[in-house]
Amino acid sequence: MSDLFAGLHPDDYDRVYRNRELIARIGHRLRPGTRRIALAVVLTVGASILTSAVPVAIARMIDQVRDGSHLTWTISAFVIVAAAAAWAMNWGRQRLIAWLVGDLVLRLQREVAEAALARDASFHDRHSVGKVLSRVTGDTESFSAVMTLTLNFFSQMVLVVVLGSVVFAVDPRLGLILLVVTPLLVGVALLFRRIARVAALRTRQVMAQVNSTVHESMVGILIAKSFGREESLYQDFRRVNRLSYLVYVRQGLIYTVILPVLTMISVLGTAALLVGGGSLAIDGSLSAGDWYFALHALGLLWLPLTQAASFWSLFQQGLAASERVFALIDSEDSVRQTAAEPVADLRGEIEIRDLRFGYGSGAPVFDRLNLRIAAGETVAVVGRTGAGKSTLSKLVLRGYEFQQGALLIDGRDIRRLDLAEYRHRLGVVPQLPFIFAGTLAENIAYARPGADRADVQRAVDQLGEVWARCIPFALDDQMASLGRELSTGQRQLIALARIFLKQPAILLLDEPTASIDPLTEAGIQQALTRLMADRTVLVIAHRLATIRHVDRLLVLDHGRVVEEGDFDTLLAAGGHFTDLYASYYAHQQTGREAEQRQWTRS
Ligand SMILES: Nc1ncnc2c1ncn2[C@@H]1O[C@H](COP(=O)(O)OP(=O)(O)OP(=O)(O)O)[C@@H](O)[C@H]1O
Repeated sequence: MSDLFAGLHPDDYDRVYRNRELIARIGHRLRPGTRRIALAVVLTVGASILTSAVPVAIARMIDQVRDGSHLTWTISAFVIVAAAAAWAMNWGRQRLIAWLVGDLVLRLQREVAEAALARDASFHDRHSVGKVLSRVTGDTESFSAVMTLTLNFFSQMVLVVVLGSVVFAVDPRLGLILLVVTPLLVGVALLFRRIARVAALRTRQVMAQVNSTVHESMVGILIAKSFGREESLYQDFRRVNRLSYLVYVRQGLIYTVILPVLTMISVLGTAALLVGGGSLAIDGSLSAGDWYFALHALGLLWLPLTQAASFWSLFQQGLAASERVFALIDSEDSVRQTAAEPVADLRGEIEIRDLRFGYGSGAPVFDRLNLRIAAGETVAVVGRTGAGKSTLSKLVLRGYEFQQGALLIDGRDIRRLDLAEYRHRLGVVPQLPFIFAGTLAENIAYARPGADRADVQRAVDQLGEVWARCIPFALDDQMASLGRELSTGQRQLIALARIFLKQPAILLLDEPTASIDPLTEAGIQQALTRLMADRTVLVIAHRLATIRHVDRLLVLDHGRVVEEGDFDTLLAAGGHFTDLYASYYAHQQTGREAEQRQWTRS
């Protein structure tokens, strides 16, 4: 891999948290909203009392009417006012919960995004882009949904407790009937919850299959077309699509059964109350109003009680989402700076002494690597694939921590430098430079915050005639995200313009392996020669033109410098470089010569 920032492997976060720890951390983040929480609790209790008071008042009215007394307007007015006040309190509570959860999620998303941006390259090796994205958005969103559900659940439980107590206070016998119905309702809801969870899991698995089939088909569509394999892609898709249809239908059927069955149980509960309460009313030990009240209370308790069944597993899911978010926030960089010494100016000398480095627990890429690049020197690193060229660049960029030895910049331990200031003095041109959605000028100015239009224009001017010839865009033209409409050569030119603007002390350059047309290559080479003039340059060289013009070549093999010197001396030495030249660079000469002739003719 020659891309300086490549190497993203899926892996899981390694921290496991106890529920208590997670709840404490969530609680800590809710602390700024303590007053809102207190207000929400007051509103919840108030709304529950008023909600319970309404059927009690109606029960009293029924009894009064039955006793032959006149309609009590005071009670009617109370019922209306209490119902309106309960509604207003519930509305206020929901608003407060929305505020609380919104603030919490905003804070978590900020923390998790900052953590992901701050982590070094080894972190991004272990955690794929998709995974980080799902931590920042998906997990925080599902956490927010569960938080809302949890807070609403607690409010409903307050209602259950208040209303249940009122039922017991009105008549303990009614309370006992409710106590018998409740476990039945919760038990059946729990059973359905289990069945529904299995169905939902199967649906998610099949949907993942559909997504990966579509993703794979689209990514490989050109290859499939070139081999005439579209039919097999259609077949694959039809198969998983049919499977997804079946699991969706099954899930739908299960869901359609749940509600009627739960309603059925509540109807049974109502029937028990009708019969039990009715006989008590007939023998005169229960008033008609209280009988009505018990029936109404069951109606109010039905929904919270069925929801109680699913609460715990949903709450666990929310905790699991928060665990993944906290694991990212808490993850540690492997790069450890021991100080933050200022890096005002850099001469650009790089020295590596007895350095040992390996990715993760794998075999070391470098074992006792020694090399020195003088300030202002241009050094090309060459070697077969996997020799360690990109890794060397990544270490100078301080993307990874090395295990032994020393890396000195201007004679200073790289671990003691202020990393942000140090990197500010580096310029990186990867093989396929990154282009952001924005104007061309914004893309160039990205290299130096605060650069104005004149600075950008000056940087572009320094690239000379090759810019005008190869970049068919004005500085104000919009670039598509990832530079989709740009060729590799054009992206490299934009990256070089960034370097002209930034004027770094050390330039890390990874040349593209894909060939660029000879005229562009010549133009880029001229620009590079100007760029290389007054700074240290470490170039992973794939072009013959580059290795011919640099001050020194470092030949890497299996993580060791096996030869070094200038092009002619190394070529004549008949060693590793001569073999490399014959197998890799020599064909560029013949190929290029033929292309040059063609270009000259046209
Ligand atoms: N992110 C990574 N995680 C684990 N191993 C890696 C990673 N990047 C590179 N390696 C391994 O380190 C070794 C050196 O890789 P490196 O990319 O430095 O080679 P290179 O000389 O730049 O090769 P190429 O010319 O093919 O780009 C290889 O064995 C490679 O498999």
